[in-house]
Amino acid sequence: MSSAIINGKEIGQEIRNAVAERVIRLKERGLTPGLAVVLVGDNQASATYVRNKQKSCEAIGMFSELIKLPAETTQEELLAQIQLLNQREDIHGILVQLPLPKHIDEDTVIATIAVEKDVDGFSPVSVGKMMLGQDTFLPCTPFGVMKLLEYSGIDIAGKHAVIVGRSHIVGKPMGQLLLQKDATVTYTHSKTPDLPSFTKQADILIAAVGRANFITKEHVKDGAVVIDVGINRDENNKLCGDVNFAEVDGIASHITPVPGGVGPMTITMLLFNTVQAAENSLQNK
Ligand SMILES: Nc1nc(=O)c2c([nH]1)NC[C@@H]1CN(c3ccc(C(=O)N[C@@H](CCC(=O)O)C(=O)O)cc3)C=[N+]21
Repeated sequence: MSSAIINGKEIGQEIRNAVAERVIRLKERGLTPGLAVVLVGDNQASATYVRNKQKSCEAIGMFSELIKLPAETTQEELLAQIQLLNQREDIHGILVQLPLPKHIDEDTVIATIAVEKDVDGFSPVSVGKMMLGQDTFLPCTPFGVMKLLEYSGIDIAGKHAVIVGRSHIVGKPMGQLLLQKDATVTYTHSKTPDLPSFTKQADILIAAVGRANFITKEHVKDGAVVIDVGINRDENNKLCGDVNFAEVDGIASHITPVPGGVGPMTITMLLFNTVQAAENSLQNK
């Protein structure tokens, strides 16, 4: 029997509809939620993502502004730009598209974003609050995965979640959010010996390694829920995940496709965080 497909496009659309309702209510009160996306340089993939983010904002009635800066922009110029956005009343969320050119220090840039506008949830204060279980913006990709599990009716408490990958923006926060829902969490990574011996124990397997088709049938236990966070290109330049879908299909109870799984949820949760930031700005007045 084939695995149940967790449809991120569909679940994402349901959440976007609810966000669109909140946008309408804010507009009735004279406030249009605004997202600023800062793009430095001309990375092709980044340009595509940024276009998708802008289209998604417009589709639900939010304002979005693209701040496109040349690759030679200095760190000081970028920081000055962010400080301007921190001040602006029409901008409620700020996203600085990563990666940044090599001569710019990402940590410094992210730490400059006002925490109340940090809709990516990447700043040290946001990360610290998340670790402490305090109210804050959650990073969009792991937040989106939590919504996929919730909408698919998958219980987390008591389950063994195994994370493959320990990046600051996916692996690490993913484990933390699952832990908060009472999963037993194991982190694995490139230095883990005998990876399948760990992943085979997973009730919930999160693949966030960034290597095309890396997770094969020997990594997956019968009936596991498999979440594929990867977005890669295979040898034919076709979009594919970290999971070899054809092999794992039928072993997993549930699986996310690529495209159409986690990717659309990342943008959905960005919209969700931005409307929340706009609502918060009214509270704080
Ligand atoms: N500060 C920052 N925040 C980010 O959230 C951020 C970033 N930088 N840099 C780049 C990555 C990548 N990312 C994606 C979001 C949606 C899809 C997405 O919607 N993917 C579609 C397919 C898109 C296609 O066809 O190419 C899918 O999986 O179905 C993909 C990738 C956000 N990122």
